[in-house]
Amino acid sequence: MTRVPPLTQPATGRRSRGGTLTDRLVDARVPRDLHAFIAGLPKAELHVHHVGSASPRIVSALAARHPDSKVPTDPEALVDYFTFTDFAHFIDVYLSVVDLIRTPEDVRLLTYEVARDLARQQVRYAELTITPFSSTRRGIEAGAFMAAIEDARKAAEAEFGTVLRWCFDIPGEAGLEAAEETALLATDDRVRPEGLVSFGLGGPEIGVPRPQFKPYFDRAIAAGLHSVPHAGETTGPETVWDALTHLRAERIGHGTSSARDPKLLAHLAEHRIPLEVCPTSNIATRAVRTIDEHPIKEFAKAGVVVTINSDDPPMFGTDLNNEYAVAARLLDLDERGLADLAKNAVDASFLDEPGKARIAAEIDTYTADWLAP
Ligand SMILES: Nc1ncnc2c1ncn2[C@@H]1O[C@H](CCC(=O)c2cccc(C(=O)O)c2)[C@@H](O)[C@H]1O
Ligand SMILES: [Zn+2]
Repeated sequence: MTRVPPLTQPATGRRSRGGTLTDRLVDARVPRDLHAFIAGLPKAELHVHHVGSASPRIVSALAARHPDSKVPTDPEALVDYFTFTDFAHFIDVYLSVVDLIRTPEDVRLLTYEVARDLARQQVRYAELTITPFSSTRRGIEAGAFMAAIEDARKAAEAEFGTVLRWCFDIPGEAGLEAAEETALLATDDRVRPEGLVSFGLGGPEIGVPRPQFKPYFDRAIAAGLHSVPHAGETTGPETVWDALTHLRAERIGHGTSSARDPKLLAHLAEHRIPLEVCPTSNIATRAVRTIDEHPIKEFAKAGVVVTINSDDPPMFGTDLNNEYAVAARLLDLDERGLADLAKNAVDASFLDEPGKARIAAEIDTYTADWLAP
């Protein structure tokens, strides 16, 4: 088994041309003590991609295993490699990292190491979005794939105390063949993994209408899975409406363009449909021009339930803690406001009620201790 050394540097602040990647994405005008509060705050992460969570040390380990890949092995070179001109470029680079995952052992290593990185940030619970189609079409046998993620999930919970659950997503651009395969893997009792809780849809939205995926979401929902498609990340609010109407979305991945439709905001608020907001991702993929123009404030003002997430953290030079710091600045939050934001994610998660209550109580105790004179 390839060993991956424990992380010695934070995921942020790596040097590149024109400053660090983080400098370019986020101006960190958040007081140090708030950063320290966030670092220790127990959290839930609801929108983070499996392959997109591969840190430079994990990518380097995988690239060293597969030297024919075009992905750089040097973590420094990865900073430039992970600088995107637009969403299509991001997906190209993303798929080159997908190409590094070739064996069940690669899958296990990635999953286990991602859990280690989450635990380091005091993430108690994470729903990891996995695209099984990308692995099965590259020749990994479905049963071996499921065994690898489940083995890593159990080891991570035992060793790091972080509970993992899965969201299987359709890579929409790969078409209905991908939808069929993903629905099958998510609903067939012979392969469906124990940790699976939800069904999603990712990839580019332009030219990939949501309604065509309705039959696959219907099957997944009938099998007891929750519906959590990406929508309104790279297209307008009509895609969010489509996700609500046709895919019966219970949460929306990103939903960034919802801010352009007051009726949609009112609907999301009234029905308490949370948005999985990933601020730095939206800048890195150029869905939003600058962090100060991010619509998170409009969401909060309209009463929409907002959760904070990291999407593909190393690819965007961020991590969940940094996303909370960005949110603190954009929403002008203090410790209590940040604790409420963390509790939004716990509430909006698909964890069972006792599990939710446990993390919420931990957040309250941590916050009370921090603020005690
Ligand atoms: N911000 C994001 N917004 C949306 N999605 C995101 C984001 N971040 C990561 N993803 C992931 O990208 C995948 C895309 C994979 C894809 O398009 C594709 C197309 C054709 C063939 C294949 C293949 O594997 O052969 C794959 C999605 O399924 C999703 O899990
Ligand atoms: Zn995403």
